[in-house]
Amino acid sequence: MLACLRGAQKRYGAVQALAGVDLDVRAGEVLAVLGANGAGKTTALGLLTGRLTADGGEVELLGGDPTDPAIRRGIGVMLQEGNLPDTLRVAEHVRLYSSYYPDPRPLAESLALAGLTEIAQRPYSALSGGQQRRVQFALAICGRAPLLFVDEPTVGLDVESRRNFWAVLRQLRDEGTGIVLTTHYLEEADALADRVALMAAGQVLAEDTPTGIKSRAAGKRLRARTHLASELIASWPDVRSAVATDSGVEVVSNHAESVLRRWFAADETLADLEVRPLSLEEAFLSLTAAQASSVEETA
Ligand SMILES: Nc1ncnc2c1ncn2[C@@H]1O[C@H](COP(=O)(O)OP(=O)(O)OP(=O)(O)O)[C@@H](O)[C@H]1O
Repeated sequence: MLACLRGAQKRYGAVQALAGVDLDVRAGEVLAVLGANGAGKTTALGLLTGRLTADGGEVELLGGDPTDPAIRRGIGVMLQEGNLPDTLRVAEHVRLYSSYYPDPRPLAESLALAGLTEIAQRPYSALSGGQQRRVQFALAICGRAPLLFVDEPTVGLDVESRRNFWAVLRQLRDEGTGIVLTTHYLEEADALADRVALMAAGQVLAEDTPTGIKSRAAGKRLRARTHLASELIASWPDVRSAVATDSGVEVVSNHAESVLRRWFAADETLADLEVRPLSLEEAFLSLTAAQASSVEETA
């Protein structure tokens, strides 16, 4: 194991950002930490990378303490915002960062992996937002660290850059690098991750393969015109949510057949029925909502 959190807690004033989080990071594996804004992803990464200290629980990085600078030399980090001097050129930034590491990649290789070869001589200030993200990625990988942390790496990248970025992460993973990735994008977690940790409200709600996460959230969306109130339908067994819309009541359920039988029996005027599978995104949202409310109930 390359790094772990055990029962990690972190509070900012009144906000419990992490309420007892367990995470394992392994070599040759991409762990995607997935969750909505404020779920605690960046805070979890902050503890693992030694930028923040835990209020409780344990944090281990490469067999040691993540606040130890010698230990931190073994990791590469791409944060959401990199504050880099504007005046240095791309290649100068990468060369400078490489010099902090004992066994860095050749400069040309780091630039190529990040897609920066063509713009290596440009000053950082003259780059687009997406190009600046790529420089930050180059800085994270230039040290050939066995463990890489990337925080929402593809926000602001166009489709092609995003695909290239995924390909490079897969290559690094296949070379044995452990990678921790935070993302809002289920598609990204699906494309890259060996394991997904689904976070909400400072807790890990589920940890599984992407396929496992999707099958836990399996469900259908039903929509029909009905004279029944959405609140009534929401109270039925097997109904995850029921919402009134312009085109009828929309119901999410993982036992669509039993809900339909009850709905037909309760409302003989039921019309314009539509049944379709949840999209990945809907499945994710539905799983997060269902588990968050059960966490609240037991809290
Ligand atoms: N420096 C801080 N001071 C006060 N509250 C903070 C601070 N940093 C984070 N928080 C709060 O802690 C909680 C978790 O934040 P965190 O940034 O870890 O979430 P996240 O999952 O990374 O969100 P996002 O997807 O928006 O980046 C949030 O409620 C946030 O408002």
